[in-house]
Amino acid sequence: MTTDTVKNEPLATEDAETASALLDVRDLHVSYRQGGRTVPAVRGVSFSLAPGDTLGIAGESGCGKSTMALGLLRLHGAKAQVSGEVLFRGEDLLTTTWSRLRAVRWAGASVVFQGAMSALNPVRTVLEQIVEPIVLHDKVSAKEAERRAAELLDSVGIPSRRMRSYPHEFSGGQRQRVMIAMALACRPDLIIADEPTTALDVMVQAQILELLAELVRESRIAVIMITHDLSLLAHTCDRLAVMYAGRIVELGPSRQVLDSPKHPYTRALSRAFPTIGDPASRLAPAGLAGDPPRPSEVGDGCAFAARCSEVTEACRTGEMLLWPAGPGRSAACLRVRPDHGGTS
Ligand SMILES: Nc1ncnc2c1ncn2[C@@H]1O[C@H](COP(=O)(O)OP(=O)(O)OP(=O)(O)O)[C@@H](O)[C@H]1O
Repeated sequence: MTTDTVKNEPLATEDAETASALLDVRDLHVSYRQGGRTVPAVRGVSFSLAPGDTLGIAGESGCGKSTMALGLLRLHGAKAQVSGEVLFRGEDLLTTTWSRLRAVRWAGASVVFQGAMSALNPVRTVLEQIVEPIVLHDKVSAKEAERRAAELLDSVGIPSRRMRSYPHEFSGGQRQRVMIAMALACRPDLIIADEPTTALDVMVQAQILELLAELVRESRIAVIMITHDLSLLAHTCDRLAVMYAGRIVELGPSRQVLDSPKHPYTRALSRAFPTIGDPASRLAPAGLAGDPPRPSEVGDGCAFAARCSEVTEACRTGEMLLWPAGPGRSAACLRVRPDHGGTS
């Protein structure tokens, strides 16, 4: 387990922004209990989102992206422990009552999960599944809810004549579109999309992400979009956060993060996924040998040190913070630490 010397605190420059934030996540930790041990999967994540912001979260499998997303809305199972603060419009979702939390889910913040087939109910039509949250949260008549559901399905490219079909009657891409329509049903201020396009072919992935980006641009909904693929996020999100071993190791405007990464992990990850249209490169992460550490193996210093081509002795023990690395940017690498000389 990690020590307290390694921190992932919010940037000083973000403090002013957090006052007007829609979502302000402060020092979020999520641990799983496994066979009598506590294993930290998210280790002190902080960031904030203003209304209409789009933030992409990238990182390899197992770095804690989904755990963090679930933690934000307390959707993780009973085996997980969460601490920190998740201020949604100023209300801490980690300490608020379950009934308040139920009200916030769907209507305030909704989630598009990976794998629509398992998230949708197979024995109910898509219309029924979209109507339900609208009736429940917005207290409108079934007729009005149906009208809105039809409108939503239309906006995601599902014709209204197919509203009474069951999930298995749709393709994978169409089911993800239905999931997006469901997430939009109660007009939330925030959508958390966790790998919304996994298992779809590359062209359909790009279409779905573009659709989501378009819908949120029009409506000023904020989005947290999670995937292991940096290049997909760069097309759809204003800002990128790169996670490694349960922490954010780089944060900044998407284009800048991709064009001039400050953290060696971001550099390796962007080499691993150079283009949307190159499936071969997505299967073989060329710039990234070895595997990330398991949460139980993370110790002092930089968790990426063992795989880093630029590692120094100080990285193995040094205190790791998200240091400012240019306007709106930060990175948790000793090379960007102000007194290091800024070689990155
Ligand atoms: N229910 C659970 N119980 C115990 N450990 C878990 C559980 N869910 C996730 N973990 C562990 O927490 C760590 C983070 O997993 P998580 O699924 O959040 O990563 P991820 O970045 O979303 O990966 P992926 O891209 O594969 O979904 C992993 O080591 C994983 O094995």
